[in-house]
Amino acid sequence: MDSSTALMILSAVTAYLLWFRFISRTLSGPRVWPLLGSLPDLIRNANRMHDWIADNLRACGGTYQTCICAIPFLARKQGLVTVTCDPKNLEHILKLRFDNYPKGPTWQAVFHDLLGDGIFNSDGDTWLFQRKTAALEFTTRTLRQAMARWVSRSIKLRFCPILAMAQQEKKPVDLQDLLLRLTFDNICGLTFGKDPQTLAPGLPENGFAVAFDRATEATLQRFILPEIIWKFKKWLGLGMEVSLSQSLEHVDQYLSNIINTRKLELLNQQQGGTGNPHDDLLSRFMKKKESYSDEFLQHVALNFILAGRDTSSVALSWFFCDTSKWVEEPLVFEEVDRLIYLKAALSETLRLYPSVPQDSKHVIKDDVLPNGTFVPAGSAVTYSIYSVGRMKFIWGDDCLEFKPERWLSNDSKKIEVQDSYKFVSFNGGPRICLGKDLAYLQMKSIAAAVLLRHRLEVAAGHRVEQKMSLTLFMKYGLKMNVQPRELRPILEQINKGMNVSCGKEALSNGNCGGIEMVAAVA
Ligand code: HEM
Repeated sequence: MDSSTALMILSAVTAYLLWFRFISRTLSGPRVWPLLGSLPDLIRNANRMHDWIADNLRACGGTYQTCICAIPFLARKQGLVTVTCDPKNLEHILKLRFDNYPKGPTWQAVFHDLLGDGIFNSDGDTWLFQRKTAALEFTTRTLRQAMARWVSRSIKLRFCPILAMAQQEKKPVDLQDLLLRLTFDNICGLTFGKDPQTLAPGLPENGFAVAFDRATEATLQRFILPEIIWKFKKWLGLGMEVSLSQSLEHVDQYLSNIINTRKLELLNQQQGGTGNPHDDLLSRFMKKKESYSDEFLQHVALNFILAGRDTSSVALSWFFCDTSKWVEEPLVFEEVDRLIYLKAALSETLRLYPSVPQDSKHVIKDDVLPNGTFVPAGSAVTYSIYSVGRMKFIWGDDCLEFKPERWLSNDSKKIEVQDSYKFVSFNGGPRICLGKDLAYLQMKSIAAAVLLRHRLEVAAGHRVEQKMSLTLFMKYGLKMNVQPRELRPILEQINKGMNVSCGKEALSNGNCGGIEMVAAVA
């Protein structure tokens, strides 16, 4: 190497180091390294990522900035990530300046093959149109009734018999797996009117469920790689990209058959034919407009399945994992009031273990967040929902304690409405979760059905750890021992305050919570 080349390299390195020194001083978060930014610390803390982010946020007063690659030009634009859990910032991002913070191109590119431009994966007018159409359906009583029917069927015919068997045989069950299957069956029933029966023992694995799982897993793998690499792999047909395209073919075939069947049924109805009209989401969309393409209808179905499949089951897994700690003996349900307590306990679980632990938005135009942080156009804002529930400045000194009471009014008769940006487990603003009420209905029904029949205990030696994914799964499942709970005294108490036939009525009109449903089923 001649001396002028050496001098050039030395000058470039010096300039880089000076720039790096300046840039790392402007960033407020965890340590950043030359070139690699915060990546080394992120990898080192991968096993406890959400707690690591919460620690960083605690140290920085609720908001910090970091960069995922310390390269000039990128570090203050695409490479810059603002991480926050400050409720004022969240309200600003999710509601007040909603249009400035869409999901953005990276997210959409990753999910496009699986979800198309569906509600979960679109912004702007494409999203708004679907949101308005779906929101009308989600407020109907008949959709609640449909959810109540699918849930009660799965509980009665499959879930309870499996737990009863485990109790009898004294064998632990993987509760997380059972719950994931249960809610997958429910959401498919609700979305396209067919139960894939993944919870039914003894049946071969359902092809659609397997293909959907593989497609989701392969899609999530894309997040780990830079966009250019996974796109190149897709083009060459390598690795998980092959699995993705094969799984999508299977999903496409399965849903096409269902859509064709529903179309024939609709035609038959319009021509005055008899037969049970379907009340699933897909049929509801089809009735609104006949000209929707099959591709659009498939994406409608897939988006709802992805949005509603794992979230409730994961929340219930954390709920049951902790019940052994907080449900003191005896579990006294005072009918309707206790449903309020059950809802409070589920909300408390979601505060500490939000099913979607963090989310990300793209910044369209330069902006300043309410806490004074400047966010440049092209950068990303990540909001840590997990940390929101774990900050003293938001929830008080006892923020890490499990206290359902914090959700109750002084007379314990109703749920105290919390400032919505203090609790964002269902998101907030115009994109707030559409399935929130259905999810509570489903979770209360399942929780009550289990708690009234069984005591559950985490199996000895089982490790409960968080899995790093978009959803807060337990890495090794949730192995639990199932023991009996004496049902009669509890039902007597319910009967004292409540007519059981009223429970049945509640079940049939879809207004039931868990206890009414258990009373009706029992
Ligand atoms: C405990 C259960 C649930 C939790 C914690 C939850 C949480 C969330 C969160 C955080 C989002 C925002 C995601 C994002 O924009 O990136 C969301 C959106 C959504 N959720 Fe849920 N969800 C639950 C259950 C359900 C269920 C059962 C359904 C369907 C029946 C559902 C349907 C949706 C839909 C359609 C969206 C997209 C809304 C939009 O973008 O306009 N969710 N949910």
